[in-house]
Amino acid sequence: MGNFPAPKNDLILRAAKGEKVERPPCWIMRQAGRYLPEYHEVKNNRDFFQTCRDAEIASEITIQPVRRYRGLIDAAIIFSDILVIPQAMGMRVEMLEGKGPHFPEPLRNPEDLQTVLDYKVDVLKELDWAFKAITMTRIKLDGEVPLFGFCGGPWTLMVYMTEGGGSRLFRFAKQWINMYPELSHKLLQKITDVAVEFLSQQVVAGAQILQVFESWGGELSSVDFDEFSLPYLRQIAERVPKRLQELGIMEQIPMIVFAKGSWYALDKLCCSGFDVVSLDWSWDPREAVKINKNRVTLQGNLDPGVMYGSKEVIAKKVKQMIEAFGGGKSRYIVNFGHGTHPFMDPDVIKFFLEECHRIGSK
Ligand SMILES: Cc1c2[nH]c(c1CCC(=O)O)Cc1[nH]c(c(CCC(=O)O)c1C)Cc1[nH]c(c(CCC(=O)O)c1C)Cc1[nH]c(c(CCC(=O)O)c1C)C2
Repeated sequence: MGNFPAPKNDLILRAAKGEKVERPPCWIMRQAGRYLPEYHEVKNNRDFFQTCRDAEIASEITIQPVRRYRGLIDAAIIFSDILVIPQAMGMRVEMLEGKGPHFPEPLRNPEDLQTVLDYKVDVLKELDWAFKAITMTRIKLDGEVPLFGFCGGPWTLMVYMTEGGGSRLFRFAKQWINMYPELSHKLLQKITDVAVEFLSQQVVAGAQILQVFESWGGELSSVDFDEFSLPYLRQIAERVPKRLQELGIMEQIPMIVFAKGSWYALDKLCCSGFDVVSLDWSWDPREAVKINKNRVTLQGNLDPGVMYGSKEVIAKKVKQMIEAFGGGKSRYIVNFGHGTHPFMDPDVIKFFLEECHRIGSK
């Protein structure tokens, strides 16, 4: 890792490693983006992926929430998307305004898949813009808060690559794992190999903590999660630290896994090699704490929809959440159970963060 400014706030790194902290660190999934007026101003009708690929703009958007919520937010997450891995694997991905991601040529049969399997991925070259954006952001942050790198979970990326976009029925992804399980494993393995290299190189570029978003985990049955998601998540947790050592990085980089909806897998995720397990809002934190048995740090899990409520209700639910996670001084990171919505009021989010600080510091 280059010569970056010394960290002024390492709360989240300490909490992720299981150290006792003064108060729980706070950040929010999708904290940069569409609910912020300053995001729209900077993005200004530019194509989404063009925005990600411009280091100057991506770093500006990454820092926007840190600036707006100065002293209230304890991490930045690089402005990018999970779908940059399929792009690096040679697939075309567009972001349709107001609609979301679209793959003009999704993987629908074994011949389509073979093209992707045969494609030689040069992570450093294909994602060179992402590393530049991370380095620039890390310098601009000047040590104020740690910077997250991230990627999508292999199963979640396979869903987008086979469905061609967001989905409700997951018809094609389910067809792949049930009609061609062996070929599905080949694809998942290839995605995993790219993900390991991508995450490791993000750390070389300046990322200080990593999160893997297995956002469609809950679409799999428990049996299929064990076969098509968990082994690849485990590989990522196991292989990234080894790859980092090869790359000359000896310090421990905390890793978080967020498998949305995969409630049945919590016990297994707590011993999958990740330092932190992020919970969606369906969890009663007390149950999760019991299952965890202090093996990992837990992150989460307020229903983002609470942001549409009154201040009284938000304050009450923040208090309930932090108490249920054991008070927040150990093995806990505040977050939502999923990302912000474009309709949210930034001032209400500020109030949420202030309450987290007030209750968490007690
Ligand atoms: C971590 C991250 C993501 N996207 C973005 C970020 C960086 C910004 C941040 O978190 O602050 C920006 C990010 N990515 C996108 C946007 C909106 C773009 C715009 O219209 O301006 C932003 C700000 C576009 C996008 N990208 C994606 C969607 C979802 C579509 C669907 O439901 O299938 C959408 C709408 C895929 C995606 N992308 C991501 C996930 C995992 C997290 C989650 O479950 O929400 C997923 C599933 C991850």
